[in-house]
Amino acid sequence: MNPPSANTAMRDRLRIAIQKNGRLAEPARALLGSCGLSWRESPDRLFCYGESAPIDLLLVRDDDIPGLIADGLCDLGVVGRNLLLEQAAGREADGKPAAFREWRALGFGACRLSLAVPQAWEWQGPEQLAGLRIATSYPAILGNWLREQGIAAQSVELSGSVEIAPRLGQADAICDLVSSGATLAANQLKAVEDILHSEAVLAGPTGALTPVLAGLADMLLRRMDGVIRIRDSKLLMFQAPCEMVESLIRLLPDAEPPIRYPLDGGELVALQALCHGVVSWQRLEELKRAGARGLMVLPVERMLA
Ligand SMILES: Nc1ncnc2c1ncn2[C@@H]1O[C@H](COP(=O)(O)OP(=O)(O)OP(=O)(O)O)[C@@H](O)[C@H]1O
Ligand SMILES: O=P(O)(O)OC[C@H]1O[C@H](OP(=O)(O)OP(=O)(O)O)[C@H](O)[C@@H]1O
Ligand SMILES: [Mg+2]
Repeated sequence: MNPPSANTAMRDRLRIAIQKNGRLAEPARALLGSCGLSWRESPDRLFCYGESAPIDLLLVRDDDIPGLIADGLCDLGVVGRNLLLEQAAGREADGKPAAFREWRALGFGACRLSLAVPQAWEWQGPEQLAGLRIATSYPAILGNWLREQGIAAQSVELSGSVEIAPRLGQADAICDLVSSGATLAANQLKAVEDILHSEAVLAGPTGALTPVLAGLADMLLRRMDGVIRIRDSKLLMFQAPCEMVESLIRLLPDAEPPIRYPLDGGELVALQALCHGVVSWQRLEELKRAGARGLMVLPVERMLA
């Protein structure tokens, strides 16, 4: 593993870069906040000083986050996988060494990087793109994909409003982020190939952090794993006659093995199960029909395995 960069080696406080504004700004802060971090800050500042732990925030444009990690000016960052892979592919094409990588998928900011063509086209496959112009903000990922498909097409790099390019006659097709599909539909385009499934990720260096920073990063990752693991989880508590317990547990395939407490001289059991799926009214009614009583669904705030 590469040694820590000179910039990193000078610091004893972990530094995390997140978007100042934009789609990932709020969820990134909320996630770090639920890991017990707090900062002395005002939302419009560029630097937030960690109060509850020596972990500071840099508030920046997302495009700058991978480079800040590469230069050791920050240690971790929250950024879309799309952007991280684009910049990694760009560095590779320029012959630069890999300097950052995905450390964790964070489960928000989901979108796809898709190839889209005018709705009127009859799509027959990627070979149809040969010799055409494709507008994109992701030229490196698109270039790699075209090479894999063995297709020679020209990419037209745009930094935004990519969907309008075919209407302007600037390109024949586009390669851009799609979530609901509303922007494509509004521009009479349709997605025909998904090149990448993206979500927000925690990015970090490919090389080592110093022992002090690595200790802080480990603590943060442990907490983050706990938060992510239980984000949609609920604690389900109920009672049941002993002979019905096994069939009830079969109705909870998304639950951790339940904790059981004997009640009433052993005829009844109290169960406590951490469910990772949605615990709907319908599921509760099904459990009740199968013999469960006193069903309770509780929120789970924290978990440390
Ligand atoms: N429509 C979408 N739905 C869900 N996630 C999206 C969507 N568009 C983008 N994203 C994700 O959110 C990330 C940030 O998007 P945003 O539009 O805030 O970026 P930006 O305009 O480049 O921001 P900045 O001002 O920081 O440069 C994208 O890189 C992508 O991972
Ligand atoms: O499928 P949809 O839900 O319509 O989302 C897709 C749009 O969202 C993003 O743009 P954004 O709204 O961030 O504007 P931008 O062009 O400034 O990036 C992306 O670049 C698409 O244009
Ligand atoms: Mg940006």
